[in-house]
Amino acid sequence: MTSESTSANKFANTSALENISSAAAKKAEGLDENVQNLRNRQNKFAENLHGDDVSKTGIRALFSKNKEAQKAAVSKYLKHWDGLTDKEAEEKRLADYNESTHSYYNVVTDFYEYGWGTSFHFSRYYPGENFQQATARHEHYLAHQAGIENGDLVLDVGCGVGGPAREIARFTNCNIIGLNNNDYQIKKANHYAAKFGLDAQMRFVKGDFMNMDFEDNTFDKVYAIEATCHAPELKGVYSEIFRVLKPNGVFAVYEWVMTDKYDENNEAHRKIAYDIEVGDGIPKMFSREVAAKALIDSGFEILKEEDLAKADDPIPWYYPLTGDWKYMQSISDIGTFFRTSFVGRFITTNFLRVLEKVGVAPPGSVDVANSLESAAVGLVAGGKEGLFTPMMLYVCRKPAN
Ligand SMILES: CC(C)=CCC[C@@H](C)[C@H]1CC[C@H]2C3=C(CC[C@]12C)[C@@]1(C)CC[C@H](O)C[C@@H]1CC3
Ligand SMILES: C[S@@+](CC[C@H](N)C(=O)[O-])C[C@H]1O[C@@H](n2cnc3c(N)ncnc32)[C@H](O)[C@@H]1O
Repeated sequence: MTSESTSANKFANTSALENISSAAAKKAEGLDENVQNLRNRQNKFAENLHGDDVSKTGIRALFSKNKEAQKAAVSKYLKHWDGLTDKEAEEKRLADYNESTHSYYNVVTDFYEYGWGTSFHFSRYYPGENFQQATARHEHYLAHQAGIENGDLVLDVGCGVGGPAREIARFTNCNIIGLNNNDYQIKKANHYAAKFGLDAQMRFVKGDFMNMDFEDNTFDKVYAIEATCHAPELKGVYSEIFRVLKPNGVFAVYEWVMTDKYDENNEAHRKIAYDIEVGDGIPKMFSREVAAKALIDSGFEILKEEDLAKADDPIPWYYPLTGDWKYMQSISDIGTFFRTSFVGRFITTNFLRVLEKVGVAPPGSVDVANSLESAAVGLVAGGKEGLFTPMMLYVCRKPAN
């Protein structure tokens, strides 16, 4: 492709992206008053908590939070997590999914960037490949499975701070709308897109994936990476994806599910699922069977269903959280591996404990670090025992009629 055709293409893309995001904003204006109030409140809260400057990342960003707002965000998130797994406790968490997830990402985003980077997902790891290469390859693989091509209009459901969107846009030259419920992450994603010169190819917008603001039949392809597990009900989010996808369009997802080995009535199994829920901001972990049924009930034809964690890879997907140095593939991964390992996490938590005491780190930082510790413990246990996978790949088509 010539540079002229690239820039002409980019011009056309920008206007398509502009049209869709402004149509979505218009639709949002007509939303139920309660939903509008919730959105305004969340936006104001995020601005107050994080301030205007989203260029700082990681621990440095953590130190510039509004302390009162941070305290409120942590308690908003933790209020439903009391160790209970009975029906009533679960119902409360499911009903509050929107606020609860918003609060979760308000308090963990800086930790994620500090420990993991800007792509918030696990990957398969191959011998000789470093962490960033593995992350990018895992994203390319999904784009390939979805059949994303040059010029396609693509929706990224639950886009985080846009790490995968930037990689997939570079890889395929497609145009992406990233949908996200968290205002801080949306600002960051738009900031990074501009910083890396990709803003003509992508827009990140506010919305709830259970009730999207896009018109029917808008997107050529849709993908979701480790995001739809935050839904209170999978059929709700899949049906919305089905609605906004063009007929014959493809949806590809890396879903978080409990595997067929998981027994909800086994206390040890339920403890692992609970650790994953509390530490990862998930109201309820669903099983593989529930996910597949929800896709079919939403109208999709499943083209491919594969648990990539079952591929018998020599390096397990959860290795960065284990502290098992033998799996590290490159010297360039030392920093990341140390921060994600048990020892690195222990040091981070205790460093924050001191800084929180002397008023440098915002209140609640240690509670957040402890929650993330539960996540790490639950994820590794779930992975080792084969009870959980973060990479259940589904490739689905919306039938032509
Ligand atoms: C929540 C969902 C659906 C997906 C996120 C997957 C992963 C990117 C995160 C799951 C647990 C997270 C932890 C960290 C980074 C991001 C995760 C791996 C830390 C390593 C960040 C730095 C902290 O000090 C420790 C965290 C442990 C858990
Ligand atoms: C683990 S992160 C994954 C982000 C991104 N896919 C990536 O791989 O970097 C999950 C994302 O889903 C978003 N999310 C959770 N619930 C949502 C909802 N109801 N509507 C829209 N986005 C949501 C979160 O804000 C977060 O950005």
